[in-house]
Amino acid sequence: MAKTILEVRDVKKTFGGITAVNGVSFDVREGEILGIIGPNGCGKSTLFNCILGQLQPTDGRVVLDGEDVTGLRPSEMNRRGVSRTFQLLQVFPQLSVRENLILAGQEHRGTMLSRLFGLRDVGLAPDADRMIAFFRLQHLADEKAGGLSYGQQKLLDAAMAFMAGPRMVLLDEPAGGVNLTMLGHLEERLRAINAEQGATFVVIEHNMDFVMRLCTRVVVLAEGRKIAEGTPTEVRANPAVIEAYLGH
Ligand SMILES: Nc1ncnc2c1ncn2[C@@H]1O[C@H](COP(=O)(O)OP(=O)(O)OP(=O)(O)O)[C@@H](O)[C@H]1O
Repeated sequence: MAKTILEVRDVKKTFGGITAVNGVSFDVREGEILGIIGPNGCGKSTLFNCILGQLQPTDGRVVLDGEDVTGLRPSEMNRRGVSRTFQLLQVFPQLSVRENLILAGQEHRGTMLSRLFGLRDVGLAPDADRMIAFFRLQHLADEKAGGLSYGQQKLLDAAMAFMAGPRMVLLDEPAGGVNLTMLGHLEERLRAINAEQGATFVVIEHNMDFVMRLCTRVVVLAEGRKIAEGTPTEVRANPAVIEAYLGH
């Protein structure tokens, strides 16, 4: 069995009286594409935020390569090779596709210089061009991101998360609002980056077909708890999963 990269142990997050994540545990293994699904409001985004340091878990631990990284800041997680996308696009509409990628590369390096002095190439243009070629965005490289279709912006957003050559990327609803053609393209590119570079993904997604096709393993949450875990086929047939979805 592949090596475990990330261990999420009994993670809990409360907001006042609301328990958004209630003691969730799972492992992420090297090279896998793990899906996290569940009905609206079941705690998926909160869980990502607790893993990547946007939020401090109320309880529990996050362990990366055997090291306790619970509550480390996002920039520290980036430095350790863990990156993410957000549900809402993070692209800068006034910057070109290439400039957005360069800026993302600077952010991943955690250079305060980029924040103080704005966009500098700092040798990242070749990396940006490699990413542009990989995601087949060459014809759009010098276009302002704001002029791209929503699907193209989602693709750029995903490409930005890969600028640091991370070992693990957490994708928050990559397929949301993307049309079928772009979705096929995104899926094919994610598969390729997983196969060619051994990148590990954790994907939160509402589009069940997309998850079932792309993911090798799926964790199902409902009301802040893990209710199932297994291959797409196992999860689809699990009565607790069917109940959680039909009950909403
Ligand atoms: N900052 C916050 N303050 C208070 N409650 C919050 C906060 N963030 C999330 N919640 C609550 O925690 C629960 C889980 O929310 P979360 O966004 O993690 O779910 P989700 O599964 O990602 O939802 P969706 O599928 O709609 O994106 C919800 O009841 C939500 O209202």
